[in-house]
Amino acid sequence: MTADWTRGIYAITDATLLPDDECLFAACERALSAAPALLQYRDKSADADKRWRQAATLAGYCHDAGVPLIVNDDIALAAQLGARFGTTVGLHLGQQDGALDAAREILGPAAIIGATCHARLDLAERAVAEGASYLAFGRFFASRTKPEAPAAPLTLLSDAARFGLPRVAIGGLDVHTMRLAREAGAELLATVHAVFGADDPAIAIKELQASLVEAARH
Ligand SMILES: Cc1ncc(COP(=O)(O)OP(=O)(O)O)c(N)n1
Ligand SMILES: Cc1nc(C(=O)O)sc1CCOP(=O)(O)O
Ligand SMILES: [Mg+2]
Repeated sequence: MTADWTRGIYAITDATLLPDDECLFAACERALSAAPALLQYRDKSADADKRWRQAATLAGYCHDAGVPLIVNDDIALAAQLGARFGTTVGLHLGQQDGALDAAREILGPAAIIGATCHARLDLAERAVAEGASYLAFGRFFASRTKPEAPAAPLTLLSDAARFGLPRVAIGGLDVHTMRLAREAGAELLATVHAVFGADDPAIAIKELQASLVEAARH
């Protein structure tokens, strides 16, 4: 496992940007070489075979790289992979994706389980009570990946400090906006397009990491 998964770049895959195994695996190998804090496998398709094959391969890569792999939406897939890869594999749940406390029961106390809280502190409070490991807020900026996600103000991030869990900012983060989200309090900066829309995800992550170092200087 990575030295500290609770701060840094949180890279999220996208099946449109990475449409087949070859693209997905090559892009994730590059991304992992730049040591993101977390990698999320996000595939909204109903193709269970594909999802298993791709997520299992990425879990192997993540295990070797010491970076947790977070499975989006799918408790059963996370549980199957967790049986093989242990705490390398975690889960991200949105508000429509099943009960967080049930997922915690299934995956155990050491698993990383994240929760989407949109712009709502009440959802964050409930996620904490149900055993979340991190709280995700957003969308903070215009997103190419999910333009319809509800908007959130950056001031929410300082309000969410009270929960004492890592705060994830998501939605339209790039080398410029990420810095603003970091300065507003987010420990984890989640992005699809700024990493997997780039020619080289490793270079993109290094540039994003440099912008966070720059933010820390101010
Ligand atoms: C880190 C992170 N934050 C938020 C989301 C969004 O989750 P959700 O609202 O369930 O939407 P989908 O991603 O499932 O479309 C996320 N995946 N990751
Ligand atoms: C998957 C997702 N969830 C969001 C939320 O606000 O909950 S925004 C988003 C997409 C993030 O992609 P990009 O970095 O390309 O904007
Ligand atoms: Mg979801």
